[in-house]
Amino acid sequence: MRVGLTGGIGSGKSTVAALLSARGAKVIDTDAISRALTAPQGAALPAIAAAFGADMVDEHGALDRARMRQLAFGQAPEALQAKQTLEHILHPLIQAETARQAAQAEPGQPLVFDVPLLAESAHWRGRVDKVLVIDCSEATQIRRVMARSGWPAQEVQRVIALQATRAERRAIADAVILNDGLSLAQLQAELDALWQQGFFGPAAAPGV
Ligand SMILES: CC(C)(COP(=O)(O)OP(=O)(O)OC[C@H]1O[C@@H](n2cnc3c(N)ncnc32)[C@H](O)[C@@H]1O)[C@@H](O)C(=O)NCCC(=O)NCCS
Ligand SMILES: Nc1ncnc2c1ncn2[C@@H]1O[C@H](COP(=O)(O)OP(=O)(O)OP(=O)(O)O)[C@@H](O)[C@H]1O
Repeated sequence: MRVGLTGGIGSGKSTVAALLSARGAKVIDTDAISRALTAPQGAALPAIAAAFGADMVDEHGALDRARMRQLAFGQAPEALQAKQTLEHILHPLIQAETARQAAQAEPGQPLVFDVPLLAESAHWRGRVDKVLVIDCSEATQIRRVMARSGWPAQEVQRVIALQATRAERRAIADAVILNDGLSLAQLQAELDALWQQGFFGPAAAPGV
């Protein structure tokens, strides 16, 4: 079973992914792959330097993420073009590495693809059997990302505006978890229920 896990920025996808990994799923994290591709000497760096200039590469040979965020998620007229250029470089590389990691799953192991832009991408929707959406209010998204990453509220709001809407995500969902005001134990309980229903594949035998 191939499950796509998605949600807006700060919705709690990575938190859910970690709980599913602990449960035994093979989780493939496209944000982590993207970060590896843009880490020092990452495979995407030559194309990024060619497209955006050497200034976009920091002194360690990695993508200058804060600078790229200001450009691609910013308000300048060239922002949309920059975001598209970056995506055209990264998305094929992310897709190839995702396929490589998926091939390493154990037979019968539930596969979970953590993809922030699943609702935006026909490519990804065509590669999963089911979609689990992690949903929460925009106020919660903003509060979480400010606390986790130290971004100003306006930056989080701009990313939210660039992403699919909550309604668009819910429209492609086979299951939705409303991760608003849930304790981690309650979130875990919601996932346990889905797991037992066989959402991620045949449910575990009793007692396992
Ligand atoms: C712009 C970049 C450098 C900013 O890096 P930074 O470390 O500050 O943020 P991070 O990568 O942790 O992203 C934070 C969140 O932003 C959102 N986000 C990332 N990329 C995009 C995008 N292309 N469109 C809309 N939202 C995005 C996601 O919710 C993500 O979880 C980085 O996000 C990036 O390289 N994005 C392009 C790659 C991409 O599309 N990744 C999505 C996974 S398929
Ligand atoms: N139910 C919850 N209770 C408490 N904290 C939570 C809960 N869900 C998520 N968080 C916290 O909110 C922050 C955002 O969650 P997480 O990183 O999982 O979101 P994400 O959807 O992966 O975000 P992004 O798209 O930015 O990568 C994290 O600091 C996480 O610990």
